[in-house]
Amino acid sequence: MPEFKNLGLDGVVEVVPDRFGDDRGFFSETYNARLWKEGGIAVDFVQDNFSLSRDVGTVRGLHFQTPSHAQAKLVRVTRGRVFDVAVDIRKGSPDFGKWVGVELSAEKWNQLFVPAGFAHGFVTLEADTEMAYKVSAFYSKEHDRAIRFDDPELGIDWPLAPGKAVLSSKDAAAGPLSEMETGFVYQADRSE
Ligand SMILES: Cc1cn([C@H]2C[C@H](O)[C@@H](COP(=O)(O)OP(=O)(O)O[C@H]3O[C@H](C)C(=O)[C@H](O)[C@H]3O)O2)c(=O)[nH]c1=O
Repeated sequence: MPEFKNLGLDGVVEVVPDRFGDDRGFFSETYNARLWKEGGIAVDFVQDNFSLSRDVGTVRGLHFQTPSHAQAKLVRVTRGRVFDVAVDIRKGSPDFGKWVGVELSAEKWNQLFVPAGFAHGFVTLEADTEMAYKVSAFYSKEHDRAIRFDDPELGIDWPLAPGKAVLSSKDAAAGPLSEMETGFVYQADRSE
């Protein structure tokens, strides 16, 4: 049975799937709808994504899609290592603007579940890091948003030397959360 660990920010869960090793290597179910639902990850995923980041210090994020196309994400590293971050961006949430970070790596074989209503991003800790992840809504360029990763009001403690982030032009131009209407509103019963 996979291990599910609540990271202390409403619904953000670290998952460690089982690995079955033998002389050839190992086998792992990296997603199983029944088991992951038993672990509290009760969303249906519709799209698989993959990204390769060549340089250490590559930052992708903080991203989210606005509510009509909100995405929950199940992210994992198939090669290399990242510091992965989820930020609560639900207006009215007692944890609004709070973040949690966890190291994901091929070696640890761990995953992070990021619910809808949270922004997501990571910084790579090794060269040629691969990220494979599932999302619960299709990509929509029109609903895709970015919050600057080093937003001083979020105060995310990135393991990254100042000025060393490798960023897309979109992420380099991103503004702070305070200047953004994310559209997400906190619901105490997390019915969404
Ligand atoms: C996300 C996405 C992108 N694209 C296209 C759009 C661009 O032409 C190209 C690169 O997109 P972007 O620079 O947004 O990719 P990332 O910076 O890796 O964005 C992702 O990184 C952070 C960590 C996330 O959590 C999201 O999954 C996602 O926003 O792929 C698609 O065709 N489909 C998609 O689902």
